[in-house]
Amino acid sequence: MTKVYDLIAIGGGSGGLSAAERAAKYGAKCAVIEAGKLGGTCVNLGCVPKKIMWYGASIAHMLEDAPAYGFAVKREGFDWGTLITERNRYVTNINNWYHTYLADSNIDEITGYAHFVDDHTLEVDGERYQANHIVIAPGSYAVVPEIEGADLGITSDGFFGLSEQPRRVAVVGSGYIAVELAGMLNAVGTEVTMFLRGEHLLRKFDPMLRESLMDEMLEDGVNIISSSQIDRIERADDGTLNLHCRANGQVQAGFDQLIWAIGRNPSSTQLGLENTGITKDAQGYIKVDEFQNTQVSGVYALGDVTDAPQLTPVAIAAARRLSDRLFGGMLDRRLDYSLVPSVVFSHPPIATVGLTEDEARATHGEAVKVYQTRFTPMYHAFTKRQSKVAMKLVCVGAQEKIVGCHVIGFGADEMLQGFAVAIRMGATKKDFDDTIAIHPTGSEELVTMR
Ligand SMILES: Cc1cc2nc3c(=O)[nH]c(=O)nc-3n(C[C@H](O)[C@H](O)[C@H](O)COP(=O)(O)OP(=O)(O)OC[C@H]3O[C@@H](n4cnc5c(N)ncnc54)[C@H](O)[C@@H]3O)c2cc1C
Ligand SMILES: NC(=O)c1ccc[n+]([C@@H]2O[C@H](COP(=O)([O-])OP(=O)(O)OC[C@H]3O[C@@H](n4cnc5c(N)ncnc54)[C@H](O)[C@@H]3O)[C@@H](O)[C@H]2O)c1
Repeated sequence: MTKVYDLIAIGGGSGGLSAAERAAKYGAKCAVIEAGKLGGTCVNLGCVPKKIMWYGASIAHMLEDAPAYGFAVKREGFDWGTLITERNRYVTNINNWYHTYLADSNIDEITGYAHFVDDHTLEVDGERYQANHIVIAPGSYAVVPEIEGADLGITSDGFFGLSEQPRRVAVVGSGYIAVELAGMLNAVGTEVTMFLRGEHLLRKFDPMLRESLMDEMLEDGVNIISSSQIDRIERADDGTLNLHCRANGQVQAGFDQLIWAIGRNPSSTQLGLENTGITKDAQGYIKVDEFQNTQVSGVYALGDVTDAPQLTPVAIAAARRLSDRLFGGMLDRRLDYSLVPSVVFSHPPIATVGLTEDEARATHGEAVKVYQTRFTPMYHAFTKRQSKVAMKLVCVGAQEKIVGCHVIGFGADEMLQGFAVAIRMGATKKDFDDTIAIHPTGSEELVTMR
């Protein structure tokens, strides 16, 4: 017999859970279908375990800095196993909490892989389910290139499964995941070589951020090989990996792990969409309008499976707004995808919102004015390890409306959230100038830039 709900979410990750939670608060009868672990990528194989490891790496850096502050400590004896055990325990606690939370919220948890048998019917392990509203939120998966030996490498999923610290790692890619994992591993003593297809790290970011991060990572001891296209991987007799690069015919040898960090594809191929009127674009992202509606009435998609920024708060915000619209009577409620702030948990961290300088100049030409600064934060005034802070405000027009804010360096990760609120509200450079600085902090530079 087909079980019928008000709302079913496909995927118990950031988006699916949020859609069901919010709908249930309005009294809707909801179910979440999850094939793996509740919490999805963010909780199990993304933001959460990554941030724990970023904290661990930050402590490694602080231990290096501590002698300058009078502490008789040395950086020695890092135990990968301790960090991994504590991290996994933390993640498991979140998983357990979700099971309880769903039960307490009267949301049914259906375990298994969902696929559509028609526009409004789902099947999971032979059982059929229908709902007035179906939210597709199955997320994305890491891309592995189609080259010989690619499966000798791992993705970020495999990285989180490493029970032993790798000695020598190749990281292929130059985006969020590549710089985050490379920085983390390097900080705890693994020898890291990054292989970039192009010239730059974080290709789409403001040039100031790209260049500063490159300088900082090189200074920290990360090897970076740019313009290198790897076209074959092989395992050597001693068990290590050899990477063959097409461009220069060189072989980079002796890696005990290779991590692919070259982007993520939408999980849209196994959903049975061919049995429905739902359509995808050329990259496989499910097509939605500004209200998350697919082409089929009563079926919606959000999060990584759509062509939206692949960020947890974006999936959550789209999901909550959708349920507000469907069950809370807020008929015009939808997510505005402009000015999405984000942080790259590199070492040092990067925080960014709005247009890069290049994007602003392409759109607004001569009307763009840029303020920037670069300085040594007080924390590093007398430490042996040096790391700079760089900041840029991109302003437009006579009012100098701030359309972009970019920060790299100590504390950037916790600095931008409040500024993102101001920028979203239309803040101008004068508004920043009129705000009294908080002293002594790094963020005060954002309101005192000349
Ligand atoms: C290494 C890494 C680090 C990241 N760090 C950050 C960060 O610091 N900050 C940030 O904002 N974002 C980060 N992200 C991105 C963030 O995790 C994603 O944008 C977010 O999880 C997307 O949410 P979602 O609901 O679309 O998908 P997911 O959270 O991936 O959830 C989808 C769920 O659906 C399940 N599923 C898939 N298909 C089916 C099916 N047919 N039936 C049933 N279940 C199904 C999957 O098992 C999964 O649990 C990171 C991602 C990675 C990989
Ligand atoms: N801190 C955060 O918020 C955070 C952290 C991790 C991931 N994420 C999200 O997850 C998404 C996926 O992360 P990602 O780092 O895998 O993707 P990404 O899109 O950020 O970067 C992928 C990079 O790999 C490069 N690339 C593509 N194919 C390549 C190839 N064959 N060889 C070498 N390089 C190649 C691309 O030029 C690109 O720079 C991110 O876009 C981001 O939205 C967010």
